[in-house]
Amino acid sequence: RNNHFWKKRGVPYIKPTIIFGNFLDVFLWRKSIGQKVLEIYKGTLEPYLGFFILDEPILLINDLDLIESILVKDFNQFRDRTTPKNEEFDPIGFKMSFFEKSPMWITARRRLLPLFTSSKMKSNFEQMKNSAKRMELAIRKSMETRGDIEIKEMLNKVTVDILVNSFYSIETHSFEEKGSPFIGITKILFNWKAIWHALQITYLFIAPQFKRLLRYKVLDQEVTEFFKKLTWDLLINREEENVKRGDLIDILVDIKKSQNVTDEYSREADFLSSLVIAAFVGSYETTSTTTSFALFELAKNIEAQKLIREEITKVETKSGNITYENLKELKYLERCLLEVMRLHPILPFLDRTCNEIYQLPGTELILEKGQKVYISVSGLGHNPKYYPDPSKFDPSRFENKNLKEKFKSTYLTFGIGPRACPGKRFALISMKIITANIIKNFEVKLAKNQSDTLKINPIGFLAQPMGGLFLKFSDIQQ
Ligand code: HEM
Repeated sequence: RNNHFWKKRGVPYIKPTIIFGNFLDVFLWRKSIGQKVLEIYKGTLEPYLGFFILDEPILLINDLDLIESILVKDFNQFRDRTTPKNEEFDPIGFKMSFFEKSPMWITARRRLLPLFTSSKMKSNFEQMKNSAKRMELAIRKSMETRGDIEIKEMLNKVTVDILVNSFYSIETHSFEEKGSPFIGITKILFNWKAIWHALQITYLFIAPQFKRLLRYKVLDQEVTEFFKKLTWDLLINREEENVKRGDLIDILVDIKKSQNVTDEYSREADFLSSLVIAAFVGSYETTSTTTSFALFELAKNIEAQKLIREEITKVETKSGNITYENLKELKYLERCLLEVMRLHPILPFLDRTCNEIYQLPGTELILEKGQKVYISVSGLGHNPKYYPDPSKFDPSRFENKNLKEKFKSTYLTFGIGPRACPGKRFALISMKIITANIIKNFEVKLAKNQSDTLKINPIGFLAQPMGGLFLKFSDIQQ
């Protein structure tokens, strides 16, 4: 066993137990990966700390300068995440930029970037507003028949409508349409009731060495087949239409032409499908869950809702309505969202693998090739040294103009550096539009039986609420 790995190197570490190292609770689904990493972070003041997952030594990086070195300055030595690649069992899922390894990762990422330019955001704006409006109508309808509303389900629908329209130019009406295929797919994508799929997605991170034995896949077969067919159908239609819509399908048409992809079942065609899926998977759960966290926190802060409402009224009185240009004037709303994401980062830990021998700056410690490092996003966000009274919802923390300087690498909800989230702006705009429209129209409170602390699902790697989030809405006009 590797038990003495950290001791031999003079690195402070947590003593592992047999077999599972320090991660027994995660293997047994008693704690999520994020919760466990947070617990380890909270138990130390060291700039870095060793621990073990099974037999594998992992280094938790806590010092802000070291974090910055790994994620930004010395990124070239830490390009990849820790998950394995298992193309044999899932040729498309592992091509998505989140799971892809360098050098292919750069290609997968670059192809998505044109989706997030200002002009693209601007052209999506009105449809995003329309989708938010349809959610408002759905809430009104539900209010007639039901007292409390489960908000995550609604946010899934509005997020799907926004992203499918923005990325693929397909108009979906998930609130009105029964049996929408996209909503059907969301139910399988992160379906933790399918135990094998749940196990694979969690163990992919914590036991990459079992990739062949456990036949790791990121995507269920049904999801892959759905998106493969969708990609090819959209491509053929777009080529026949011969129009440009400035979306992901235009990007695919260009790649298809330049690489002469004619075979729907080729590796090149799989890459095109992986882009379509990456746009969906990257945005769907992250945005919908984070917005549900936002409504949950706002439901406990009636005063914050009032301030958001006042801000909206001010902008609407001045300009008639909310536009792409004046959205940035909703500063208090933005602070609320930043604060929610500090409290509840959807990806509560970051992970990287050292791809060549590396001396941790300012220390004697040499990391070998293949060494895995973790960073606790939620630990940093809850550290009272950086965020006094860290459990308090306090949007004023983000009043400072120079936020980057103030928070440095303590605010990692979207990551930092070349591998940070490319969809940050898209996510912020969607969340602002959805939240603004709800708070403008309704006062939101926690439902009677809704606990005021979030219970996080220990399965998977994203922070997902257990058992739904129930809110009570009342019309602001009445
Ligand atoms: C609230 C919403 C979102 C949050 C909090 C979020 C957060 C993150 C985080 C923490 C990472 C990893 C960063 C790192 O390792 O340094 C990431 C990666 C990624 N996100 Fe997001 N994300 C959100 C929405 C989106 C959206 C809307 C898209 C649009 C497609 C997206 C696409 C991606 C992709 C493709 C990656 C992989 C990037 C790479 O490895 O190069 N995300 N996101």
